[in-house]
Amino acid sequence: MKRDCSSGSQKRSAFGAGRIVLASLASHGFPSGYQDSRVKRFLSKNGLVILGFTFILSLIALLAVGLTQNKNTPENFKFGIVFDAGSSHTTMYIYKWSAEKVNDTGLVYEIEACKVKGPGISAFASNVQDIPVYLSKCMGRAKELIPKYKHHQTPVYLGATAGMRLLRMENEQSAKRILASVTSFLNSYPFNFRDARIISGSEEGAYGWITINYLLGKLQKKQNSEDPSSRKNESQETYGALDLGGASTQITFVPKDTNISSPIKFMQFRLYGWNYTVYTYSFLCYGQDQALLLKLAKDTVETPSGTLLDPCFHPGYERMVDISDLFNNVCTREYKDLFPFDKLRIQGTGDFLQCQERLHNLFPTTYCRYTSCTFNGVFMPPVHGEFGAFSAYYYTMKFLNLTSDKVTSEDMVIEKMKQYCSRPWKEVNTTYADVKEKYLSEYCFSGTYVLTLLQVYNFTDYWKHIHFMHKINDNAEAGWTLGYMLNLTNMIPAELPQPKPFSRPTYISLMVAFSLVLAIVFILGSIIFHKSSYFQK
Ligand SMILES: Nc1nc2c(ncn2[C@@H]2O[C@H](COP(=O)(O)OP(=O)(O)O)[C@@H](O)[C@H]2O)c(=O)[nH]1
Ligand SMILES: [Ca+2]
Repeated sequence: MKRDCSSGSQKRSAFGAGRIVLASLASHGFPSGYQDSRVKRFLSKNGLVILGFTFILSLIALLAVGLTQNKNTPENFKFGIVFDAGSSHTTMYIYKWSAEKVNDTGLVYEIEACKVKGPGISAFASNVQDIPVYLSKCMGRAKELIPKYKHHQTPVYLGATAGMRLLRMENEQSAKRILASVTSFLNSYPFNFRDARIISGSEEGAYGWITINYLLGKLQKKQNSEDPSSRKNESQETYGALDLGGASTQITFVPKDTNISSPIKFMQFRLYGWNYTVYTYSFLCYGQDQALLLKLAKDTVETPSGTLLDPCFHPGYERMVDISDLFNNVCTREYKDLFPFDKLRIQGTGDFLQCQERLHNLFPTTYCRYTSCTFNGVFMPPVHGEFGAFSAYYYTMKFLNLTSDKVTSEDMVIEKMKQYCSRPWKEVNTTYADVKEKYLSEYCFSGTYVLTLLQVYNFTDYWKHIHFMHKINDNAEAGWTLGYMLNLTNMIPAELPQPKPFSRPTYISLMVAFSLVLAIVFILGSIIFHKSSYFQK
């Protein structure tokens, strides 16, 4: 396209250049002379309108694209199923999360906790054929709650804890048969079955620690890189985890001094860009059910009579126990002896202090080869920070009305236990007629057990740092299952995900503002252009 360079200065403004284009369009595309001035007038008046019109149109198109592209598509959800196969029970948990947030700090929600009717899976050693019926009700529930088109991508895990650890020690083949039956049954569903296995005590402790800190928001904290010293303080913010089951109990926490020489390898985690050095220990046979058997076995050996006056049960309470059940157990086998009776009659006397004395015998603390120990000579650094206590810790202390943070000292717990244990069984049984007898008859024992266990962990002057918890933030239960799933589905990134430059609302308002600025600049430009060509004539 030839440029008209017969007149005018060398230096031209942008508008001047624009004018050149228009003029040359006139001089080439149209008849010269008379038409020349009319065409100019037509162009300068209508050309402007056409340009402005197309510009506004493209602006609307831009906004329309921006908005539709960012309009809220229905969130895409994902699901996960985890079975907690405990020594006394099995519970199926269903978790749900938004797929967009999978790697971010977005939360995973517990949408179902289906209690399987019956005992723990280790009780099916001689009737594995009954496992499908045992698990089918909760699996049916999962099929109902999870949309059909999501079934194939929903992972299913079963983790078995101390009950199956004890069975495996006793009869490995039985444990394998049970897991094989569970695997083939769960595999028959349209979900994405991943694994059914016995998790270790360390895993159980570590995943419980991850669960409560994830739900308490202690892991997804914002990185405060300006003040590296704050990193140290912040990382101490995590809660320790205290889990009391029926056959084992776990304690997990970040010690104050992680350089302490330790015979037990600390666990190292890198979560959301932070390093954690975590102590965890699982005491097999020190879950509350096994601890009761341990106590009864020791008592029977010490006073080999068919009747046991037991201060850990209410006055007037009676229970018959088969000697074979009492000693046919991995945890009590060491006390096995021959007795001139095959049944033990327990008669409650309801004396907390005597009960506490009996229970302290379960925790030898006389020898320790390390800088610091808990019982049985097990190394444990001094407890540090706040602690969440869940599962049987919670069930017991909740019933005894001792979970409030107003219960700030051990003495308050002792006073309550003295009074509660001394209540006659008849009165207790009538007052709490709706409570399962198995649980109700043992609250004096389990309350005293919780107190004694926390004493041997050296919580005596530290009671106010223990927080008994069940559901956290009204979302998910405290326990190992959520942490287990988060880990296996890689939902806790090692590094803190980079924050998006803009949130969606900021992004859209920036788009609109930018387009408006463009429009104003264009309109102003055209007015100036229009004025200058006007003055030219
Ligand atoms: N009081 C009470 N105890 C419960 C309840 N549910 C479970 N438990 C007890 O809590 C403990 C749970 O242990 P479990 O997880 O099965 O055993 P683990 O394999 O050693 O972790 C057992 O002693 C159960 O009897 C409840 O609703 N109330
Ligand atoms: Ca458990």
